[in-house]
Amino acid sequence: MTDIPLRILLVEDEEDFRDSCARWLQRKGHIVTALGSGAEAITACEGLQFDVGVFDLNLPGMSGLELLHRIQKDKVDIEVIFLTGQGSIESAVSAMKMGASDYLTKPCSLGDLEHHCLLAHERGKLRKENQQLKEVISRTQPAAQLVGESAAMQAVNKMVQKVAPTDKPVLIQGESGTGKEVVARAIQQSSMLADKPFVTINCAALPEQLVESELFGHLKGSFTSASSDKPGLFEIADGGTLFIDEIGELPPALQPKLLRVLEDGSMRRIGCHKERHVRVRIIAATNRDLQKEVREGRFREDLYYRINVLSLNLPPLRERDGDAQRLIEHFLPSQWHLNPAAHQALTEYHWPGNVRQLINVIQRATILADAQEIMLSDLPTEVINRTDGPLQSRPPVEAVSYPNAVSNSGLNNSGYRSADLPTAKLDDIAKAHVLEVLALENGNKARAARKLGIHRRKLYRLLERFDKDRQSSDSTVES
Ligand SMILES: Nc1ncnc2c1ncn2[C@@H]1O[C@H](COP(=O)(O)OP(=O)(O)OP(=O)(O)O)[C@@H](O)[C@H]1O
Repeated sequence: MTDIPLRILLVEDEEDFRDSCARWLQRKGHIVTALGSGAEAITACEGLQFDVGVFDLNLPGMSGLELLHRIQKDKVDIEVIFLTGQGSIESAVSAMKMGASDYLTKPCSLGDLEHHCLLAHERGKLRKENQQLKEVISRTQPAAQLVGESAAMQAVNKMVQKVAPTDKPVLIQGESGTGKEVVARAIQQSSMLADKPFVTINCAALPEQLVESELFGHLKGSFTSASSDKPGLFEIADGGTLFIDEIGELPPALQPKLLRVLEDGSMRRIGCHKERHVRVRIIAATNRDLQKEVREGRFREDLYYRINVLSLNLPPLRERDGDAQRLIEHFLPSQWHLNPAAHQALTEYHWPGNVRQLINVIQRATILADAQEIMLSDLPTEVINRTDGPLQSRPPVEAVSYPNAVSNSGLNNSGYRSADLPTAKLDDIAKAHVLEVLALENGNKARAARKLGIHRRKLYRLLERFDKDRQSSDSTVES
């Protein structure tokens, strides 16, 4: 007796064979509906649910293939096995191409028949799990929505549509926070690989020694902490797209390895001699001047030409006429208002940290503001100062202190009202400080990290976390 009783639909016009198959499968514990024609099978599928269908290929009237076609059209969820005579292997192969799970040549042993039913059921379960996982992944990966209708963004959108259909590498260049990852997702979502994996790695956010193992994987024991075999992101992205963020930070020792994958798809896991082959579309991004990196010997010239087959320059937000306004409308929660002075400050500001900074300024303001109305005083000092006078008059970053430095305006140097401090979470204050320093350094992460007294990689990780927190809070609000 089987532990897993299957619901089997057996369609066979040879009565003796049908009866002996049905009796055998029932004796094995399965629930069998045995019928003699396709028409009866279609009626049965309307009222009952089956796990596996066993169809004779040569049924009178409606053939087995026609039956498969009908149930596929009616979206019946069933795994189908065909029974075929010796001479009709070709039809069985066409049935497999149409989506049948398996075929058996008659005469077959009854043991084989049950074994194939169980296998088909397992395959069906895996297929469903695969579909569910894809669904989960596509729901957790935000759809790439590029807000902005400026001429600059229209040109970017046009370029996205042009480069998307090819399988060539794309290099996206632009300042930090301009939306390079969103553009990479937009390219992938408009490409033929839209339903294939989209895997990302930020070379700057990982310690150097980890970048290699993340990208190429490793074998157990190949270094101290390699406690098990691990596939790299190239293998995980196989058949899909790999987005390599901050490619300018790729350690020199890894650059030839990336070049090899780009040239012929070959790679090796750390500690493994076996060569593997992958087919992955690369989209890379950088906020560095890669040509300068090449000139100064930090980035291989041959790799630069390989990844720069198609390139796309993302303009800074200050060069996108009217987009700051659109982004503010997009990211300001519904029911919230901006008072005119705050609105003016936000639309006049030059956004050195680009869209990321704009989003964070709005988020920070909604934490600080009362009654769903953002006032000028809810904005960071640099945004306020932009409306008052030259940027150079902003206070030096070192003057930012927490928690009680209160100025005449009732704001401390960080722009928080002292009365708000008990309600502002420590994380939010830290986030506001990090973003403020980054903005004051015009988005230059190396300088901002130095000012903050943290390693540059730590800053990258913090910025990624801020983005993730925001995306998860956005999806919570939407759901
Ligand atoms: N045009 C846009 N429309 C909507 N959201 C955007 C747009 N551009 C950027 N964003 C959002 O701004 C944030 C920063 O974008 P993203 O991470 O793509 O920038 P980046 O250029 O890759 O930054 P970095 O160089 O620091 O990695 C993300 O939360 C992203 O969703």
